[in-house]
Amino acid sequence: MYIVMIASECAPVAKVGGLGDVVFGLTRELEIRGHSVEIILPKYDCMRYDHIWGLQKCYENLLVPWFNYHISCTVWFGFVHGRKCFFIEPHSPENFFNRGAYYGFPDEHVRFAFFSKAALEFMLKSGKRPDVIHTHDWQTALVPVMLYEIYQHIGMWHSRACHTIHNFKHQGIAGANILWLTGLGRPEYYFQRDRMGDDFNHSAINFMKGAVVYANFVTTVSPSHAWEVRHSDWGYGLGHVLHQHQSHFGGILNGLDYDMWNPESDPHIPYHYSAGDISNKYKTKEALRQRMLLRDAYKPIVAYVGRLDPQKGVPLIRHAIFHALHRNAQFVLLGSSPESGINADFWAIKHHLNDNPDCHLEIGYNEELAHLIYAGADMLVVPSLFEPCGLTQMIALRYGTVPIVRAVGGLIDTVFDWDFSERPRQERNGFVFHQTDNLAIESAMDRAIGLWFNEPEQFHELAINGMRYDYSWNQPGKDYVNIYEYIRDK
Ligand SMILES: Nc1ncnc2c1ncn2[C@@H]1O[C@H](COP(=O)(O)OP(=O)(O)O[C@H]2O[C@H](CO)[C@@H](O)[C@H](O)[C@H]2O)[C@@H](O)[C@H]1O
Repeated sequence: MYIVMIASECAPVAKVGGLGDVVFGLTRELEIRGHSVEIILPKYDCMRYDHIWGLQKCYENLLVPWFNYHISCTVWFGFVHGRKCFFIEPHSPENFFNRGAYYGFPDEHVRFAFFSKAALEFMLKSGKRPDVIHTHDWQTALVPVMLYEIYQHIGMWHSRACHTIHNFKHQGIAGANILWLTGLGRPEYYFQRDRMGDDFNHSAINFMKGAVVYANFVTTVSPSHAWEVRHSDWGYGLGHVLHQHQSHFGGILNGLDYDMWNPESDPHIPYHYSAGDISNKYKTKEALRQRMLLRDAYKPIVAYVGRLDPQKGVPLIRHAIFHALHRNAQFVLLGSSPESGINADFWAIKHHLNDNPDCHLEIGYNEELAHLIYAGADMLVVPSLFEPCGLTQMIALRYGTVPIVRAVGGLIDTVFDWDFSERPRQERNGFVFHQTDNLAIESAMDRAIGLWFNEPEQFHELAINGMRYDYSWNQPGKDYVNIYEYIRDK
């Protein structure tokens, strides 16, 4: 099968969070299964160009219709760790992707509506006719809409659309100007509630709703979250339309790229280990201590890695730092937030704990350091308010680091409590808490830290149980291929 992924991120070349990991990992798995896959991305100025091989122009002067004129684009091609990637570079005064950051601009909807349109135009003009176009999140949610309303009629009649929602909170709510810019036009048609009309703001269109209505299949990234978004507030208002389209909606648990995240060969960690012999993990812990300027002491290291977004349970992350120190553990954090208030808060905590030899907060984004933390820490906290899938707990499991998670979304599907799970003991792999208050995370942390100090052999067994799980792309890869085959044959 021939598949084209269109996305705003792809690890490691353009990664902000888990979306980038999924686009890369799924593509790689599909290729291993013998499918032909290409990825289309914006050509951001701030990408990690050191991860692209053989970057060269492959299409010049691609004229993308935009309002009543055209924007000329250059399309580049290069390999990202073996994946075939096309990068779209528009030449216009707005400088859509030359702004030093991936996201966070006032014209975000215009930027990504343009990218979606340009990706379709590129496929049309370069003769690409994929069996399936797979798009991700609100940034590329207009692709299925434009495929069926415009491009199907001018040559792309056989391509089918699959759309994956990684985060329902950001849906792409915009005004009628987007319709005029993209050539969709006809606001009275698109504003209808059974098309893209937003259910709460009647003078807006909703990109993500458009994808739910137009795509041939829609997925989110875990079975539990697929249930939550239809039956609770976590659908952020899309529950109704998901109910209407539930025959082509489902949850597929993300996989993890087991080559990129592999304690047996990870180039970013100094010592390698496996479930069969985990002893080098403790040397890695020493290396992490040196890197983070922590003292050498008989204590567990509790870690947090991730975006400091309200979704992630920021007050609980903050509380976990102080509670770990209170319980005689060490704490390391790697994260950053696009919200300056949250960043400032963590900078203040960092200064406050500056002289504490048991704590280090690294505020920023650092792919290489993330690997060292996952490998060197003993436990990882993931106290999310909502979590469509969550990759950090799966990475932790892979590295023998015990996750302490809140019972929500994909975290429920991947972490099984050491004390309370109904699974057999050898399948229990972490600690789970339910509520969002401090006492809830405290009790789970106390159980984890207590086990580390009092029953080290059991803690070791728990870590090994986690390493034995298979959260690779193997099963999800099969699931996506089944979906592609199902929609292709329709
Ligand atoms: N400061 C930093 N430095 C280095 N690395 C950092 C970092 N901050 C985050 N990362 C990395 O980014 C990834 C984050 O994964 P998450 O599952 O938490 O995704 P996120 O919430 O971004 O995405 C959404 O999409 C993903 C994919 O579908 C879902 O799993 C998730 O639930 C949903 O919210 C991990 O690989 C992590 O190591």
